[in-house]
Amino acid sequence: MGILEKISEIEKEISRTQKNKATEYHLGLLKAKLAKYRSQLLEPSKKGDKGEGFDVLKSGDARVALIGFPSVGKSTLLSTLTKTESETAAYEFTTLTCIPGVIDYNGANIQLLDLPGIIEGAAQGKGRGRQVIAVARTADLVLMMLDATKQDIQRQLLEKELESVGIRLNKQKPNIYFKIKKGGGLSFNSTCNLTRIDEKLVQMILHEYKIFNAEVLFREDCTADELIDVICANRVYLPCLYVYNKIDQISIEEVDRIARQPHSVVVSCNMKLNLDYLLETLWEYLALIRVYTKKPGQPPDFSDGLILRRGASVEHVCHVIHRNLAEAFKYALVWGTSTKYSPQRVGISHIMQDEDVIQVVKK
Ligand SMILES: Nc1nc2c(ncn2[C@@H]2O[C@H](COP(=O)(O)OP(=O)(O)OP(=O)(O)O)[C@@H](O)[C@H]2O)c(=O)[nH]1
Ligand SMILES: [K+]
Ligand SMILES: [Mg+2]
Repeated sequence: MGILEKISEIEKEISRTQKNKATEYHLGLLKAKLAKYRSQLLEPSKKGDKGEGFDVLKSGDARVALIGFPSVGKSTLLSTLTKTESETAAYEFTTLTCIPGVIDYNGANIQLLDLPGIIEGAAQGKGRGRQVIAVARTADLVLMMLDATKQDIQRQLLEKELESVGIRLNKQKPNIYFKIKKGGGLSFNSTCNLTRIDEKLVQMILHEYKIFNAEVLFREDCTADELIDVICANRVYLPCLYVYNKIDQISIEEVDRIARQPHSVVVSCNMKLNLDYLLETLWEYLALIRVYTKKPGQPPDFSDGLILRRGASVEHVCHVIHRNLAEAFKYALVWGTSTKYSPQRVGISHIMQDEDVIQVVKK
């Protein structure tokens, strides 16, 4: 039996197994097996798998991948938001490679990648699915573009494809400490009440991966699936924005309903509707901030902000300004929302916020 057949056998068995206390261990094992075969499938095997036209260099402050079924309007969006033209047409699979464009927003260069449409079975190599998914894994954000005139099922299908290759959307990494040891058996602990897994199931799952010596510490009430994610270690956790395009074709009530869904933005690329809001939300989801620098006795330089990630400290700012600045750092003066007073004298670990102004004082 080939791997694909094994996977489909297990999927069938999982779907026909009732979920209850008695089948819990059996299901846990099946899921571990499934994850194992899927990762075998993903191993870079055959040559040419990477695919010509997909190895686009990462550039700019962040990378956004456009994922969606054929003809939902991905290329129309790229051509509208960036200076790059990507061919658009009414027929499916117009785009066959990865087309990069640059969105200039708040002084940041955001790399937007237009990609071929993906279809059900993409994860197993249908169409250019594998190459598209490989690019998605390298992104800071997935823009999942959907056709607002079509059913919700399209979104579930795409999510399933990404899920099956270890991409987790809008999810935090499970808070489980896991370390493989040379000996000593399994050391199992938890800092909270576990309602969805127990020591026996943890042990069974680990055995499936031929792991007999390990330290496992649950810091939250995780599921078997989440434990498997931690064991597999090749999962990527990405924010995802669902962009519903072609709202010019649906009723206002329907637009309203979709717009209220979590992580969703409604647009019309052809009619240029709501694209400003899309960019605002994109910025929010990328968690980028701007920090302006200021020299003593001079006004801040608002023309050229530094682009950083949310949570960046004064130390990060120093590294962006100059390679040796952190070493020479004495203190900094900061104006903005991150401080109580403006200016306020802060140390190197102070956390910056969007649109703060900073003046670094050297030793
Ligand atoms: N009604 C309507 N049609 C749109 C809108 N945006 C794009 N389209 C149309 O949708 C069709 C497909 O657009 P593309 O941009 O080529 O779609 P794609 O997702 O890049 O398609 P592939 O590259 O084939 O996967 C074209 O005929 C577009 O004119 C929109 O906002 N409203
Ligand atoms: K198309
Ligand atoms: Mg296209």
